[in-house]
Amino acid sequence: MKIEKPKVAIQGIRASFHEEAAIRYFGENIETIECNSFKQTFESLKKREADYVVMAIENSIAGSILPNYTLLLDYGFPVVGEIYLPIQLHLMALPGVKFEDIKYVTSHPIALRQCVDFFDEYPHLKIVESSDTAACAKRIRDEQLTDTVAVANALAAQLYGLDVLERRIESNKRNFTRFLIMTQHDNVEKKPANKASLCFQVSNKVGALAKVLNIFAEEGVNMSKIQSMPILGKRNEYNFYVDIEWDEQKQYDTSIRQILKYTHNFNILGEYERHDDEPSSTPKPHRAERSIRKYINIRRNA
Ligand SMILES: O=C(O)C(=O)Cc1ccccc1
Repeated sequence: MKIEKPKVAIQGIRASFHEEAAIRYFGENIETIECNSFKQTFESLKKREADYVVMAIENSIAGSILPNYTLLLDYGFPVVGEIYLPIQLHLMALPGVKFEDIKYVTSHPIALRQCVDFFDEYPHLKIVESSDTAACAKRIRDEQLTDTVAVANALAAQLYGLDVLERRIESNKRNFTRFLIMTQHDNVEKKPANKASLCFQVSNKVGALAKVLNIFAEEGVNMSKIQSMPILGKRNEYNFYVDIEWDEQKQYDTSIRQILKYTHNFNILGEYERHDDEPSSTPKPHRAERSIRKYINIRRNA
């Protein structure tokens, strides 16, 4: 079932990186449902207020966002897609504010961590962490703060009417965040998949995990990620979250049949098409970029 204008739940507000990811995945014709927490995004999917959830799962600097793995397992909504977003960060302030006027820098902790080299040069600036980059930009606009800058994306500067004082202040120009897209079971479109996210346990015995990984290797299935999470209250027991990719469906089917024999609590969190775009730091005059601009205009005029 193709939804004309999907309702997409994100943690954070419009123009956050989560919304940027949603626009890049779905295009500009979406309705964003702003939520205060990742759990709330899943709740909104459960209540069918949202058609999809877009949720960050890992970041090239901060690593895996572990609590989000637990949400995937607890709610059991299928992962139907992924998107890698290059995180390009700008320093923004109210129009007229000069760099010399600034005392405070506000942003999401991940965004701030990505700009350490820039801020090392200005030790007098006080760093204030917040729940989302766009909310920082909005607060500067709403409260007319003249001593504060936000670190956020170009979308936030445009939507909240801030001027960019310094572009691309991220330390690593090739940093990216990977987002997953979840939906309700009955919304799943049957598209050919070449990637899957799995979760399973193995017994605490010599070679138990190696056996599973060897099956993937023997079938020519590539493991692109492995993450372990302790199981609450059970010493030395872990859930393994594994992402795998394949060329031929048969390779996947055979390896799943095999590994079922060597795992327990086996779950397929989702089967989907892998996002192949090389995460690039060079801003191309990109179709998504144009759609973001168009989208801002639509929203402003709405
Ligand atoms: O704060 C935001 O805009 C978010 O969506 C969270 C986030 C922050 C930095 C990198 C990726 C996601």
